[in-house]
Amino acid sequence: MVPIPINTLKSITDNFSDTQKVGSGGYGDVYKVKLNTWKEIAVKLLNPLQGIDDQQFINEIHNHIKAQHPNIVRFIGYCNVEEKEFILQNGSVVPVFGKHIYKVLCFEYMHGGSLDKHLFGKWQFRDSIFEHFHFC
Ligand SMILES: Nc1ncnc2c1ncn2[C@@H]1O[C@H](COP(=O)(O)OP(=O)(O)OP(=O)(O)O)[C@@H](O)[C@H]1O
Repeated sequence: MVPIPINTLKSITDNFSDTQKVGSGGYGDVYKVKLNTWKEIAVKLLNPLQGIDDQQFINEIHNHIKAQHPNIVRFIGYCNVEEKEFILQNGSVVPVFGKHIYKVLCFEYMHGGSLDKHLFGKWQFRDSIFEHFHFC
């Protein structure tokens, strides 16, 4: 599987803009993108503060590639790059200490919200039934 260039991902997410953000999980933020080839995709940018190393990221990619099934959200691609940061100083561009790590996973976009919201709704319904019986 060929990695997706970071410039492509920055361009389609408008530089990971908040206006395209549709959710946040334990490992990072998810952005919704409309494409020509795929109708819509979900771009998951992992938070570097989670400290996911390259080996863990590669394992995650392998697991997604292996888990191809009609009932599992389709994995489309990934990106794993480190970019040095630059600033403008006295008219010249100079590198600064530090780098930006982009670990990104792309999936087909699923409508209908997350499964846990559906399950949570059902559990609330079940609990309310138990409450009802308790008071009868
Ligand atoms: N493929 C997708 N299609 C549509 N929305 C998605 C998709 N993937 C994630 N999302 C949205 O982004 C939110 C965060 O997803 P994410 O996978 O990052 O976190 P999670 O489901 O809590 O799992 P974890 O934190 O373990 O990674 C989801 O609740 C959902 O609203």
